[in-house]
Amino acid sequence: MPGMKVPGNLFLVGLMGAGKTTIGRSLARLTDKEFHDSDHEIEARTGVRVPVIFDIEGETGFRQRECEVIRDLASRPDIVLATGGGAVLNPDNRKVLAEHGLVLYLRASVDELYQRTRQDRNRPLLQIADPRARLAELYEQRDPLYREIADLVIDTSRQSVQHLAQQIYRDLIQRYASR
Ligand SMILES: Nc1ncnc2c1ncn2[C@@H]1O[C@H](COP(=O)(O)OP(=O)(O)O)[C@@H](O)[C@H]1O
Ligand SMILES: O=C(O)C1=C[C@@H](OP(=O)(O)O)[C@@H](O)[C@H](O)C1
Ligand SMILES: [Mg+2]
Repeated sequence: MPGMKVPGNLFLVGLMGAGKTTIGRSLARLTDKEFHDSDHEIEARTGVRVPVIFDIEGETGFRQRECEVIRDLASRPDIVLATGGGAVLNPDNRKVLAEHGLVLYLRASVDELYQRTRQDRNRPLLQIADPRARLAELYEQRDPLYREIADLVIDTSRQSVQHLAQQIYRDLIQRYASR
């Protein structure tokens, strides 16, 4: 459908390793929207990486910064926002996201999330003896919260980032073309 534009904001939620950051960037290109990532914005504002914030201010300090950043970014008109996996823990964040755009939940199995995050040292919550068990706990706790605000649930299992971004783009175009 040439000339079609997906209106409004697209918010990506899901666990660490779901693909929010990478798929978000591709989706922004496809939809011709500005891309933002709440973790990148927190890093830009503080001048340090996420693990340093966890070290100095704890998870509580990080969550406060995350809440401010999400409120600021979600109020923009035409963006793709990749949120951090824990953003949905805060009810205010859930409300802001649900009210200011279309929420896409990228879902994957605990095993896939583990495989996709195991080499990365930038996720402080997984720098522990048994990250897979932690991911399983977080899945139990958060899957209902992602679903609570999701307009679309996208299964990312066994599909490439490029394929997923294009599939989501086509679904969104369909969704708006048929209204
Ligand atoms: N569908 C996928 N298939 C294979 N690898 C993926 C997929 N989605 C993401 N990845 C990889 O997993 C890692 C984590 O992705 P990322 O976008 O940072 O996730 P998130 O922002 O949700 O934590 C990256 O190396 C990314 O390339
Ligand atoms: O799930 C979480 O609580 C977190 C997810 C991370 O983002 P990604 O989901 O992009 O990895 C980052 O915000 C921080 O390490 C905490
Ligand atoms: Mg990310």
